[in-house]
Amino acid sequence: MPGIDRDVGTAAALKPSEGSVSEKDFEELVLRLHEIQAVKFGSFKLKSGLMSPIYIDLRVIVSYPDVLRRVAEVMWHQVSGVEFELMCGVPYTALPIATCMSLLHSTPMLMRRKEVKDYGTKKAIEGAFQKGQSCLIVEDLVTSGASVMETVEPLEHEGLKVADVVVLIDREQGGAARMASNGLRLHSAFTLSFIIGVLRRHDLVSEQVAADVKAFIAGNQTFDASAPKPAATRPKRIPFEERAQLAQNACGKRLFELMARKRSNLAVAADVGTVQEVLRIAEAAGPHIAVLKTHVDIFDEWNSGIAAQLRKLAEEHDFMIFEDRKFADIGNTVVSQYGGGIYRIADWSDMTNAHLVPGTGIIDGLKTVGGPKGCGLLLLAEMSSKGALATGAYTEKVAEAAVANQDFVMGFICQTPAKWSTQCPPGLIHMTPGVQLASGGDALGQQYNTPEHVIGSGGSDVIIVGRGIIKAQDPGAAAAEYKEAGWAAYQLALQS
Ligand SMILES: O=c1ccn([C@@H]2O[C@H](COP(=O)(O)O)[C@@H](O)[C@H]2O)c(=O)[nH]1
Repeated sequence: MPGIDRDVGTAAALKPSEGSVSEKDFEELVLRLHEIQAVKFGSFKLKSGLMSPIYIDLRVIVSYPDVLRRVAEVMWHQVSGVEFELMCGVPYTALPIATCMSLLHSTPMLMRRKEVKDYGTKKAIEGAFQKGQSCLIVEDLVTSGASVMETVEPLEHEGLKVADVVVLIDREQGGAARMASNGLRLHSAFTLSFIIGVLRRHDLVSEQVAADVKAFIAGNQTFDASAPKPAATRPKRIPFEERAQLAQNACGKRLFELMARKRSNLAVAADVGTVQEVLRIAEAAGPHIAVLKTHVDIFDEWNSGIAAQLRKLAEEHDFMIFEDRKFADIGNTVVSQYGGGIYRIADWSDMTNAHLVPGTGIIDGLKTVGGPKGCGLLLLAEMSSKGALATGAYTEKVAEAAVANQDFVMGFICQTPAKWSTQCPPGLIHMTPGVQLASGGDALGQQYNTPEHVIGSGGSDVIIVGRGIIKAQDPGAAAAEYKEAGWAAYQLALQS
């Protein structure tokens, strides 16, 4: 972007210094905003329930092209020294402003969807972009900064870099401080104080109203800089080697050791129809994975000879086998389902998983079979599919059950353990399905997050990838790519 390096922020917003926009233009725009009733005085109930002596409604500017254009120009002026490649407006009021800036200055724009579609591409961010590109956030009005953060998150989730936010009006109620605490610079064209100052000078507000607005700003701050940031309370991530020492379940310990040794936190979901295919996937992905996950009941045949072939590949390539059986019955029944039948799951898999819907008897039942064989159990704490019911209090109960049964429970199948598992012992492992290199979903409710998101802010340890690998032209190469992405995300999480 052209321009000079400016000292930006709310204070700088009062004194536009150079370029095609003058101080007079700023003042005139304030008067025009007042004229079209985008800025009103009285007694107004805000969304928060608070009564405010000032009301700002910038939605009206779409009806005044001269105002929209001037708004776009003063906001562009505020970021004249900032480097960015793309812009994204916060829905909805800022979208026409961002569009206008984009057109006036030939800068590409992105759009964030407020509601992600259930069909088609299911993208949260629309437009053409590449990971690593820098994106400026465009917003009309900042109070607490919460709406801005809702737009920053999906952009960062897509691998875009966000460092700057431009806003027409900063209400001076803590938005700038909140942005700063999230590493964002806020560039505002106007502060409320500036607007009040201009309107006072032109005798468009009384001294009393000006004083009321000032008192309102001072008394309604949304950001407490002294409050600890949630991230600061999050325990530091512990390396897999150390967690192996803390694991109380032998299988969990082996998996931590394997991941550290192989530098892989990737599990492949070998959801293929034939035994030949599963062996082919195990052979191709084997060098890159920590775990091969199966659904044995979707293979076209099964016997102990096939199980032995799979075990041989597991030894050769140093991976473990996870049968994703999702047991969900009473203790007595799961004993037979796990140890017997045609699949004899406990004979060849290192780990399996279960829902906690029937209560903890399911853990006791499975333990009688898997415990003596050195197997581990993963409890389903959350699911990746849309509308999944395993949330909130249920997830908390699953965490409690895992903590109480660490001799057999090695960890969880989950989505965002950062939200509920930070107090769980570090010897428990978190494995997350619903992972692809780009976020999205399928037609039947599956939802995908990226390895960076799952391991980074999600707080998980292992990515489970199915179609991203098995449907690739070269599953071996795809597994190598996911291995790199998963491990890089883990390394980054250790440093943060
Ligand atoms: O919440 C869950 C639990 C398990 N899965 C299983 O993971 C894989 C995902 O496959 P993709 O092809 O990567 O979608 C599959 O075996 C599921 O049964 C899950 O997706 N979500």
